[in-house]
Amino acid sequence: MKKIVPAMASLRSLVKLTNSVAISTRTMASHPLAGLLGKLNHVAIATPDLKKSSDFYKNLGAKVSEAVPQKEHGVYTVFVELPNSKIELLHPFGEKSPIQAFLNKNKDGGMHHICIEVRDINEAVSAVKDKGIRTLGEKPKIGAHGKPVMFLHPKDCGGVLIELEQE
Ligand SMILES: C[C@@H](C(=O)O)C(=O)SCCNC(=O)CCNC(=O)[C@H](O)C(C)(C)COP(=O)(O)OP(=O)(O)OC[C@H]1O[C@@H](n2cnc3c(N)ncnc32)[C@H](O)[C@@H]1OP(=O)(O)O
Repeated sequence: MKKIVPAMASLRSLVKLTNSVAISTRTMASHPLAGLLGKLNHVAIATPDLKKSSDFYKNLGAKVSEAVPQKEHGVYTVFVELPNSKIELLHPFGEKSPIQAFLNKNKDGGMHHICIEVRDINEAVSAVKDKGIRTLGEKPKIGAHGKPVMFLHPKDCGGVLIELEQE
């Protein structure tokens, strides 16, 4: 009898664990964007001083790229490499940069967008549109990594500007 009681207790724990795994699997599978979103490619930070921000990460020992003008996007980009992802530093390029209004509101800069990989940009764009999420622009552009990208309106994404990038 002494041996049966702990065995029943662990059986009950196993049943609870199995049920909770089943519930979380069900929740994920029924999520509207399940299967669409891949890895986090980068987190982008807008900065009023690209050199100061680059030096900040260099000083912490990170590998930091040179600044590259992205004329199509109206920004300079610098990539900071992390073991599992990247930080993209953004600074306005040209008169009509899409990040200028953001920097006017956030004088010290701040987190601007997150970039998530998708298998196929056109399929992803049509899937998000079907869910009523507005895209910023009609067609994907070529992004900082030479791959097609599309931005999604922050007002439809819980207040976060999301960039989708094809893997
Ligand atoms: C090189 C490439 C790459 O990585 O491959 C890039 O990164 S290019 C990175 C730069 N390119 C982009 O960001 C392209 C997509 N962005 C855009 O089209 C624009 O920046 C918008 C996101 C539509 C914002 O446009 P704009 O600044 O003219 O409008 P706005 O100031 O009136 O903003 C409208 C509302 O959105 C909010 N809002 C603006 N920017 C936001 C952001 N980054 N995150 C969250 N919310 C944001 C504002 O606070 C405002 O809310 P309230 O009305 O409540 O105040």
